Formats: sequence, C-alpha cells, structure tokens
Amino acid sequence: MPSVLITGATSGFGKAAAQRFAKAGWSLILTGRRVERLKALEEELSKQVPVLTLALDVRDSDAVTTAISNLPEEFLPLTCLINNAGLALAPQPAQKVALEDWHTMIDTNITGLVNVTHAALPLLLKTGKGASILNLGSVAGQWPYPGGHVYGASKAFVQQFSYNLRCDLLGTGVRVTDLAPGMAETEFTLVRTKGDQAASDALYRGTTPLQAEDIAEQLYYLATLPAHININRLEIMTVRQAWSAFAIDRDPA
Ligand SMILES: NC(=O)C1=CN([C@@H]2O[C@H](COP(=O)(O)OP(=O)(O)OC[C@H]3O[C@@H](n4cnc5c(N)ncnc54)[C@H](OP(=O)(O)O)[C@@H]3O)[C@@H](O)[C@H]2O)C=CC1
Ligand SMILES: O=CCS(=O)(=O)O
Repeated sequence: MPSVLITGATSGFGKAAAQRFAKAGWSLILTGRRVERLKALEEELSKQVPVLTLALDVRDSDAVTTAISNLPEEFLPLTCLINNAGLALAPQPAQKVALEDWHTMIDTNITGLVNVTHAALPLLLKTGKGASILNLGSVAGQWPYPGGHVYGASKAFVQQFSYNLRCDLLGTGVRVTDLAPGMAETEFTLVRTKGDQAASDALYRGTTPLQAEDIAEQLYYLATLPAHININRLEIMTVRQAWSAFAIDRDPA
C-alpha cells in the first residue's frame, strides 16, 4: 500500500488531499498544528486506511526531522510528499506590513518546506521510481500583484527549489512538481486577513473559485502518473480568474 505524507492536513487542500488519497487506499501521514482537527481526521479516515497523525509545526526543524526519520515501518515505503503547509499574511502594501508577518511567511513557506523536504528525502530516495514531491506553489509565485510582497516571493522560491531539486534528483526516479493554484476557497483568506470572515466571504462571493477538492484531484493525478512522467509545473485557475492590465502612476488631471 503506497503512503503519502501531507503537511497542513487540518484544513483546505491538505484535508481534501487526505480524503482523496484515502479513497484510493493510500496510507496517510498527516501533519498540522491543530491537534483536535488531526484527531477528527484520524477518526474519520482510519475507518478506510492506516492513518498516522503528527502534531508538528513545520518551522521546527528538530521536531520535523525527529518525526519523519522515525516513521513506523507500517507507513513505509514513502511514495509521496505533499508540501502543502503554508500561508499568506497582510494583504496590504509592503510599506504597511509588520516585519513579523514577513518572517512568519518566510519561516513557514520557505524554511518549513525545506525542513520537511530535507527530512523526507532519504525515504523518498529509498522508494525511488514512482516517488513524488508535490510542492504547493501559487500563481503568486509567477505573477506579481499589489499586496503580494513576501507571499509571492516565497512561492517563487517554491518554484525554483522544485526545479533545482529536479536537477539533483535526476536518475533517482523521484519526481518533483510545483503545483501552482490561483484563487481557491479554503481558510486561506481568513488566515491572510487574521480572521476577517467578511473579507474572506467577499473575495469568494459572486464568482466560482477553485475548491479544495479540485486541488486534491490534481495532487492525486500527479502522484499516480506513470513513473516515467514528471510534470514540472502545473498552474491552475478557475475559468473566472485571469490577469489584469499593468497599473500606471499618472499625474493628477
Ligand atoms: N487557497 C488558495 O487560494 C491558495 C493556496 N495556496 C497554498 O496552498 C497551501 C494550502 O493552503 P490552503 O489549503 O488554501 O489554506 P488553509 O489555511 O485552509 O490551510 C493551510 C494549512 O497549513 C497548515 N499550516 C500553516 N502553518 C503551519 C505551520 N507553521 N506548521 C504546520 N502546518 C501549518 C495549517 O494547519 P495548522 O494551522 O493546523 O497548523 C493548515 O492545515 C498553502 O501553501 C497556500 O499558500 C496556493 C495557491 C492558492
Ligand atoms: O496563493 C494564493 C492565490 S492568490 O491569492 O495569490 O491569487
């Protein structure tokens, strides 16, 4: 039975991915900080497949290394790592953002992802052919927008790190993908606005955002492609989102 390690499984894409992989019979290693949510997910999904939950903050490199290098035999070989834990904060102009918010995004989206990847790589290399690292990037890593500042930059890191990993893993059989979604309705905007439910609702109102299940389906597709195929980057948007014109600073009329 193949097994998948999913970071940030307590909400959004991670939770939907856990449900999707469980449906296909994969063993699950699920992580996140919110213990109650991990417990609930374990209760739900362990009726279908073996589930191991690890209460982890991906920023804590010692905890991450210890947990991943001591996975029970039952959850090996590790076939897929989904580096999903991440967040955006402070959708204001850069010059108005608290330094702490920038640090939190860097520590989670970059350092956290690197911590987990470093710890899981020996296991994925052992699996070799057919193993995958699926990194959650974002359209924000490719396309700039106001208020994107460090969030977008952290996702540009995810893209380039994914490509560079591909170079070093050539010949090992381990695949790497930068999966870059656009607007998707999860708790993402609630987190980004520090709990402003009205702002979150307003963003998704009157349109058709991607849903967590749409991304989970892509993750499952990527993980189960024939072993000789590597999709380097997969950018996905709702048909109701597209780019906008360049902004121009003009003198007053
Ligand atoms: N929704 C969107 O529009 C898009 C999201 N993304 C990316 O997809 C990923 C998932 O986002 P999404 O599902 O939308 O958002 P959610 O807020 O719904 O889920 C985020 C998950 O990340 C976990 N997480 C956050 N910080 C940490 C941490 N320090 N340690 C461990 N886990 C952490 C949370 O768990 P807990 O709080 O329990 O630790 C939660 O399970 C993120 O990387 C995000 O940047 C990319 C493109 C579009
Ligand atoms: O990564 C999230 C999608 S967006 O908010 O940057 O469009």
